[in-house]
Amino acid sequence: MIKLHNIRKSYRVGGLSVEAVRDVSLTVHKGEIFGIIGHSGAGKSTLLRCVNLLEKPTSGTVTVGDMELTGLSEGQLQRQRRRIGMIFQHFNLLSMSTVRDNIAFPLTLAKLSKAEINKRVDELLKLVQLEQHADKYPAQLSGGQKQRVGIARALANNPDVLLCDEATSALDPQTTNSILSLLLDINAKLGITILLITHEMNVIRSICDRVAVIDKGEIVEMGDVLHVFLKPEHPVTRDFVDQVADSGANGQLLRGRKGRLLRMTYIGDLTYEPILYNAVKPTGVEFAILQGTVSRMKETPYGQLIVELIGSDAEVERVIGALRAEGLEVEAV
Ligand SMILES: Nc1ncnc2c1ncn2[C@@H]1O[C@H](COP(=O)(O)OP(=O)(O)OP(=O)(O)O)[C@@H](O)[C@H]1O
Repeated sequence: MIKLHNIRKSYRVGGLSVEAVRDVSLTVHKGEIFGIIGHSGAGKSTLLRCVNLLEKPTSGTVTVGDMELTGLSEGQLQRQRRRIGMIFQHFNLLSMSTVRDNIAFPLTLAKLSKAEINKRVDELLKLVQLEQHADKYPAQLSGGQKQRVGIARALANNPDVLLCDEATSALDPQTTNSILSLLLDINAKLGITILLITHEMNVIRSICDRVAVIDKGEIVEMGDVLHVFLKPEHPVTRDFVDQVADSGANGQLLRGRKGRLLRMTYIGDLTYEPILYNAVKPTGVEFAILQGTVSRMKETPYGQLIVELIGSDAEVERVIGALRAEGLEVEAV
């Protein structure tokens, strides 16, 4: 649905060239929720804005659906942009217009009749659960409600793609979760492809299917969310994993332990089974859990524990064999 090929974007600042995006290629499949995560200044916004050509790439091509946007005239591009909705961190609503009029705005631009506009706006208000707030002005809404207006407006023209620019960064954790649920719901109901940028691992973990990690304008790691975050390779990816894995004290904690240190990874329903207990029970091995996460990535439960096994080599090997036989990944730390 979205294909970025060798995208570069540089800016000239005071006679110097700043390379915000360096040779990025990626493909987002139809119906997928794809996240791009990176620290501040990594080039996320610039890359996202290249997708609908709010920023013109210095070189490279952007294709959405079967249309290469980088090859279009300004008039053709205007029409194609209707297939791409966008939401923003600070909502970008028209402060002097009501919720209804904000949502109607892109429909008015598309020159729909008044009756068509009213019907569509009613549908959208229902979709984002703002029927009770249609006649309010943005200043009378909470942050979460403002973002719901942003989402309804972005979906007004039935786009194929929704671009989300740090859509939850200005919201508290509870409101963030309600907006993420709404995005999941929209993705499931409408089959819309979602490309989002964020600096929050929680956003990626909650709703994305695949993720790309961006650092200094380059993609440094990309793949299924489960795979990338359970086996992070790049230091920046590890930083983001640590945001939710609480492994800050890791190094200190693991130093000087006498037993064998192992990282065990569970994926799927195994996560909730007493596998570790069953594996050690027939042996004399004792264990201590030194660090652990048990959570979900989108719909999939997973767990990753660092454990110390204390016992004879033969018994410890027997436990490791039993864990692997149950389908766990076990590796030395
Ligand atoms: N219009 C511009 N003119 C000059 N430099 C820019 C412009 N926009 C972005 N940059 C530079 O490009 C780099 C990437 O910026 P960008 O805003 O894309 O990063 P980001 O990952 O979205 O960061 P943040 O999360 O802080 O918004 C930065 O070094 C930034 O200073």
